[in-house]
Amino acid sequence: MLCQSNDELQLLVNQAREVIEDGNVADYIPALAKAEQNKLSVALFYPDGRLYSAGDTSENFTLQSISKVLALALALIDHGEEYVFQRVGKEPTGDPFNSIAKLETNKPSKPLNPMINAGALAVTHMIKGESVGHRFERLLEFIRCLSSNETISYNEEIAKSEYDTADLNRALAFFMKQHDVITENIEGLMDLYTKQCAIEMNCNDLARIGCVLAMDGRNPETDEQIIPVDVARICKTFMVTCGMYNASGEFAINVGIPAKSGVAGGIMGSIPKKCGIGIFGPSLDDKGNSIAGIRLLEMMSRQYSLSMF
Ligand SMILES: NC(=O)CC[C@H](N)C(=O)O
Repeated sequence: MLCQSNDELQLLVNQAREVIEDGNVADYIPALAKAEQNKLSVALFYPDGRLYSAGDTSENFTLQSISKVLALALALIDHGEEYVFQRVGKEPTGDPFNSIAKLETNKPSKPLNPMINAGALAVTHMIKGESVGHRFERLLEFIRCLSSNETISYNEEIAKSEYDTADLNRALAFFMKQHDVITENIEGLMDLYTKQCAIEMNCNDLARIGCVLAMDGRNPETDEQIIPVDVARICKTFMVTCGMYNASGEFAINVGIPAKSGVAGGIMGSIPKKCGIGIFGPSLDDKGNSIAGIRLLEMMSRQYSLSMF
């Protein structure tokens, strides 16, 4: 049986807190280094509208790489599968999320999947709109709709901090421009991408988005089909194969659910037909995943038999 109370989750949060000290907050984006390492929160949202949560649930955090799944959904809605996958691949890399190595060795040059930075930049490039500002507004509106929260916005300080320091991402983008994967002005793309990564919410909002994906793209409360079924399926499949960076295989064995993490410490889980999960814990392991968040999901997976495998 799935979790039925906040108290059950609180017990798991207390246990998972024990590993927080074994990780560190991300500091390659300077503004992320200010995060409080000890924070930990979890929320579960069911299609019938029940929400269970525990820990620091009102704490906001930036989506970072979790936004890659949502940008992919929008790009697929904008262009369809064929167009998108001519420009970005479908295979896991086994490399760190910001690696440049396979961009050069893969022929013809295209990023291996949309969950690594190179692939995410190529996907963000595909979001339609008349200007960078309009494209960002469209993405923000999409995410507000998915989370049923009109107040969702982005953290300007974190966006700027990443924009000012994102030279590795710039390098990936310029490499792809040389190979015609990206055709726009790179500074505009960096502006859009860093704002996308800085979209901010709490674990309750994230659990709601996870639930929409779990329900094949349908908002269970309004019955609105926000994401086409096939697009939701593609997103969840990437979450399984590439969602936890180069720890995705281990995570599939130990937890066994579609999930996507970000370096601010968020993890979005999506248990097909059952519920969405939102987690925030900024202390990260050496692969860039929330260390206590992963521990929490391992415990939840055992206790509630969540693995789909
Ligand atoms: N792994 C992540 O969350 C990376 C996202 C971050 N904004 C970056 O591009 O480096």
